[in-house]
Amino acid sequence: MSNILTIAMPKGRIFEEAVELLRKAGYKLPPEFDDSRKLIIDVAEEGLRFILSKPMDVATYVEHGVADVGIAGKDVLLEEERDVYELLDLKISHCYLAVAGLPDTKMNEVAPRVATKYPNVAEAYFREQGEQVEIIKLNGSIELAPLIGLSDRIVDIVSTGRTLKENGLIEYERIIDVTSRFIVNPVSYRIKDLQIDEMVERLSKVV
Ligand SMILES: Nc1ncnc2c1ncn2[C@@H]1O[C@H](COP(=O)(O)OP(=O)(O)OP(=O)(O)O)[C@@H](O)[C@H]1O
Ligand SMILES: O=P(O)(O)OC[C@H]1O[C@H](OP(=O)(O)OP(=O)(O)O)[C@H](O)[C@@H]1O
Repeated sequence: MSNILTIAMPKGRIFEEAVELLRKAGYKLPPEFDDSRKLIIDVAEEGLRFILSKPMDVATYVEHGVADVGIAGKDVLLEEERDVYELLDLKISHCYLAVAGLPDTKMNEVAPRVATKYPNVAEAYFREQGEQVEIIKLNGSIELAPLIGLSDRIVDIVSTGRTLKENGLIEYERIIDVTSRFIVNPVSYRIKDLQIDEMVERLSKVV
């Protein structure tokens, strides 16, 4: 194993905030981080290699050890249950998971349907509530499902609440708060403990 530390970063909305945080922690990241389509960015001076993945895939790269560490939303970690350690709450990309639906509607008593991008989280939540539901997995635009009769409820991310509001939906229950976390591969943590601890320490000073 080389002493370069490989970091899996989520593309999309977390990326910008994560880059800002790393810069605040003193890492010198080149302008490529602000405007590039590259999926691997080496920052030799810092001893770092960044790989840019879909947010849902970050923990997969870290679990398989092709990335030593990564930044992932708590929503993804709850959904995927990967074999990684969560070392730090970075307190970026705040949002929460909630149950939502059309106002003044009850769940269908016979076969209630719940649309979501988070089937495991939704399944576990409704099981805990003692309700048996049919989960319908979608990949985005979850709010569409109750509007066109695909489901009675949705389980999705809420941040400002704007998407629910503009689509005439209301929140029924808040499930759990979500922020992005710093995660690490257990084997990498044994071998590169000094490098990883240093990064955690630098980040923890600026979160
Ligand atoms: N509206 C939001 N506000 C703040 N954070 C959010 C919001 N939606 C999602 N997140 C957080 O950001 C992470 C990535 O969300 P993003 O929407 O960029 O990914 P994605 O929808 O999976 O990607 P893509 O749109 O490329 O499929 C989520 O896992 C969650 O932790
Ligand atoms: O409460 P708000 O601030 O409106 O944010 C919540 C929305 O943001 C996310 O969607 P995203 O923009 O990732 O689009 P998606 O439908 O492709 O998941 C999430 O799935 C909600 O739809």
